[in-house]
Amino acid sequence: MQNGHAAEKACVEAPTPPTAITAIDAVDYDGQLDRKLTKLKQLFQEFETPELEVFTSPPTHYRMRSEFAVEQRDGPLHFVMFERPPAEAAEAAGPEAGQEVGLGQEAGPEAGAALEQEAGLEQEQEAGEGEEEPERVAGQQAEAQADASTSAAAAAGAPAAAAAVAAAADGKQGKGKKGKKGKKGGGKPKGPQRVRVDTFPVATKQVNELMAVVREEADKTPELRQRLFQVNFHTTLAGDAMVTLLYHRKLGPEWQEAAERLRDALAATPTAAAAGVRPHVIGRSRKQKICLDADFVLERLTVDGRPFVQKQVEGSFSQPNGRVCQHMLTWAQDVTRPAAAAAAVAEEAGKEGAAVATAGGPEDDLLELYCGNGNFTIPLAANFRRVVATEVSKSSVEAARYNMEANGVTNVFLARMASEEFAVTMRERGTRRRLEGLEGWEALRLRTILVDPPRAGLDAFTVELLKEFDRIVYISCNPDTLHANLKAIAPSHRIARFAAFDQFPYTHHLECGVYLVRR
Ligand SMILES: C[S@@+](CC[C@H](N)C(=O)[O-])C[C@H]1O[C@@H](n2cnc3c(N)ncnc32)[C@H](O)[C@@H]1O
Repeated sequence: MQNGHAAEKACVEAPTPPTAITAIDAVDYDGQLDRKLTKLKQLFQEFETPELEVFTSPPTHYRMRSEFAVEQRDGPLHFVMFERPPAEAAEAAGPEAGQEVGLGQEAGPEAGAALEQEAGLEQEQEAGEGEEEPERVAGQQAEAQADASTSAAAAAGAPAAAAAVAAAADGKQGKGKKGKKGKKGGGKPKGPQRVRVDTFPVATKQVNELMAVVREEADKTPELRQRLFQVNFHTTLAGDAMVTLLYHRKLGPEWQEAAERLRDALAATPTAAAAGVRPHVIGRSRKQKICLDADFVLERLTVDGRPFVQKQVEGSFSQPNGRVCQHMLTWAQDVTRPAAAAAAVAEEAGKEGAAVATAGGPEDDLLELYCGNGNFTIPLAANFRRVVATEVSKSSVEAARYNMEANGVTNVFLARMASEEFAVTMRERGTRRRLEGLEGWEALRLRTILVDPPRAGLDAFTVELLKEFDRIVYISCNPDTLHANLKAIAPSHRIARFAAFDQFPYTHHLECGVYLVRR
């Protein structure tokens, strides 16, 4: 199933020695994926796994969103990224990583979130934040953390912020300053290097079109350029796009006028013009956010031939590789399809001593934890009688509600709740204010669970909850934490389907999907 297109030539002028971004032109897509798959199979060899299903990415222009620091001295403005020197990237990524290309700053599943965290500035309070129930303990902490990492409110930050993303790509909560400390220590890693990026083959063609216009317009418009330190681009397969400009100064009406003119120029770029959209422009500085019209884009995803609309909010989580995301959704929809569930159950029943999973299809309710903007919830809802979905980030929950309505999905109960809290409540068959309106536990037929946690994987409460389900769909962007969680689940459940989705080509990251049924 792997495709092997030659990677397109990157046009990157790097003031530093060749780094990961330039290496993409030499890289062989199939080779990098094969190495990751080999590692994955080795890691999971202790489990009895079926044949791995592999879903490839386009070899270039696959990433829907990208963030760049801005370098401006006396001459023209440039976009820059911060990259680990190849040797450091290799060290951080493990023994075989020298063969991998470490597109550190764009790579990690939560790269954008890490960048915002690293910005380390005050988070704007989301409205309604004070209405917490007193009994929420573990949940509250997780909720605060998730909002901190996904809220676009962490606007103003140090230009070194992007350095943290390289660390995040290696699964570390790195801070830019640590790199400096390392330098002083002598013999320690130099830390990420600054690389000028004029075009970025990792990002969509539309991001590249928008980058050129932002640079050109900012160069000739002091109002746009003054103290601009970062630009974030968010595009969609549908052609809708959003550009966020981050400043170290207060923004006023003059900025707004200049930004409107920038919008006109962005609307004239080929992809936006073909789609008939006027990209959204957002200006941010400390405690300030100016939206010219909206702070979201509307994506259109096709899942098993069916189109879905998806609101993706600035700064909130959305899957970075739109085409691979469509594969993930189609796969998840397939494994939870009533017939597929029934087949897996029947196969299991043929095994001596195996318990039969009893339900499926319209008799089955789905519990989904970490539902984000409803990415999986909406296409999967048709496979179930009812879906109970939870997510901790307020902006994602709001987007999920919008997405349910926009797609005519009416069988989902959605609660803003941390998974830890939901796990404890469900195991106790307890109640919470945020679960008001949910039919009683005894009326629900929750036999299938889908989880898509952040890189850290599942907490102990949630792992215990998973074991109560006949069928488990585990989507993971971190094979290591997936592996650790599966060790606890494998005694009671076997892996019926196993998939790898190459969301993050040329990095050591790999998205996985595992479908388990009770033994
Ligand atoms: C990898 S994303 C997946 C989101 C969604 N399933 C999708 O496909 O877009 C993980 C999600 O978990 C949420 N999250 C993080 N920690 C959480 C927690 N403790 N409880 C519930 N949700 C959490 C994040 O806000 C984020 O939306």
